[in-house]
Amino acid sequence: MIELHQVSYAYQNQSMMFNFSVAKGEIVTLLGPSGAGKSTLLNIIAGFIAPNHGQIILNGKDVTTTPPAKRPVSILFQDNNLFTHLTVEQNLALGISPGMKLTPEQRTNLHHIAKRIGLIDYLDKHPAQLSGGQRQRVAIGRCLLIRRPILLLDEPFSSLDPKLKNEMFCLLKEIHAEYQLTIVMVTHQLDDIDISHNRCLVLIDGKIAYDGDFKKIQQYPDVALHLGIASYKINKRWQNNS
Ligand SMILES: Nc1ncnc2c1ncn2[C@@H]1O[C@H](COP(=O)(O)OP(=O)(O)OP(=O)(O)O)[C@@H](O)[C@H]1O
Repeated sequence: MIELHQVSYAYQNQSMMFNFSVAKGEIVTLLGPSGAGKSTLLNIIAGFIAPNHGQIILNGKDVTTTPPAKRPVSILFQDNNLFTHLTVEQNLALGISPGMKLTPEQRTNLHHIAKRIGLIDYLDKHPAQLSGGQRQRVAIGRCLLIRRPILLLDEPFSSLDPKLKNEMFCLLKEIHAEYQLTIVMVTHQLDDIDISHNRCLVLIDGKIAYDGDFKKIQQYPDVALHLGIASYKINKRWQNNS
């Protein structure tokens, strides 16, 4: 579970305030115009940015001053997730041990996850030998090996083609169900919002302007306008699942 109580942070040109919670096992989509503060918010939750005020509670524990490595959080970015000079196996191993020295049990676990993400036959390859989707799979695999219950995704699939993206979403859904992860995902692409988990937070100018069902955003014209979806049509996929 994620709780932010009156958490504030200010850059020179932008002040931000966050006050919300995400239940254990929930998936929340974070939307908002460029510069609204989405990445800053993820970095505050992960511990890479220390807030000026407020309290951050993760899984019932106050982590406001806890360093990133000790928080129950892993974070996946759009790119730059992998070390290019290391093999897939070594990149995965980093999720378990910074020195990549694994016990037999850890190695078994790594192989289990490699199978789970469909890359067991690619362990000796380097990132340059993989497709974009395969690289993101390795990055997801590493997050799973870190075994932290909160997963933050900062536009993780925006550089992938529609087919790969769909594949990654399926994998993410399976992993979410299997590991009961709490997930916060930043996206600019509205089709990324999954209907079965359609709570979204909309950030505008560093504040949460909307917290609720994506399908109802259009009842809030100011918010819809900021997202550029004032005349957006809820598509079939969503209607079928409503
Ligand atoms: N290191 C920094 N120093 C100063 N200002 C910053 C810094 N990082 C971000 N900002 C400013 O803070 C605001 C929020 O930035 P942030 O990257 O969190 O927005 P975002 O919603 O993730 O944007 P995008 O969708 O473009 O990635 C912006 O106005 C940005 O210019």
